[in-house]
Amino acid sequence: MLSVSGLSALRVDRTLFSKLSFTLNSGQCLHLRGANGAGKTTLLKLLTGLNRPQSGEIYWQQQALPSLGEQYAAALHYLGHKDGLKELLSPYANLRMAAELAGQPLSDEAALQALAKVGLSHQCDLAVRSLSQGQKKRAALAKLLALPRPLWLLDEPFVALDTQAQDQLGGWISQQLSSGGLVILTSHQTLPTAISQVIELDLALSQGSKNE
Ligand SMILES: Nc1ncnc2c1ncn2[C@@H]1O[C@H](COP(=O)(O)OP(=O)(O)OP(=O)(O)O)[C@@H](O)[C@H]1O
Repeated sequence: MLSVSGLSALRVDRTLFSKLSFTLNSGQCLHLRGANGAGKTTLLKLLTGLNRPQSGEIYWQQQALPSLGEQYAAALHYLGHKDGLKELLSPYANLRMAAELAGQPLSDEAALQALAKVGLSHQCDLAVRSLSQGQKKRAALAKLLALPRPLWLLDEPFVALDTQAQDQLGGWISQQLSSGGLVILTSHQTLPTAISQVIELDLALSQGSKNE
């Protein structure tokens, strides 16, 4: 369970959101919505625990984030606008490196299976820099499939994916939820129908007040 209590984020000229509170239980997906600049990425980054909010608290399994440290980092995948891939390494090498850095065991077979699922069997040994945008996104998504973690934080995960891959991602998100995981994502588009248990949070409704 992830819960947020009284969370506020300020920028130089305005309050992005203030006193935001919500709880997300196992098997639920939170869809963050709002216009460009509303604060969706800002909120996702706060939820990674790497940035601190102006005020408010974030709890994972009822413990406040700062006290959890690495334990929380090991429980989540964050997929940002930048895919977090090493451009000179192959999708396969990126996956192995992610597993090693996390200290999470990953067999050759499991790595190749994940790359096959995302449709990169033929590109698994090419340098990421030579892949298309959609293929890079697929390479980043392979990490979610290869290294199971309860919490997925996904910033515009459908961008650059073709319609078939968008549907596949919908299926993987659905599986993550069915297995008791949680997903928080931003998207300007309607989510694939495979994803159920969706709660929508529109940041536009709580943003925009000028700092006096
Ligand atoms: N590091 C930063 N320093 C100053 N302002 C920032 C910083 N990061 C983001 N902002 C500002 O905060 C606001 C919210 O940005 P954010 O990226 O969270 O929006 P978003 O809702 O994800 O937008 P989009 O739909 O365009 O991706 C924007 O006005 C942006 O310029």
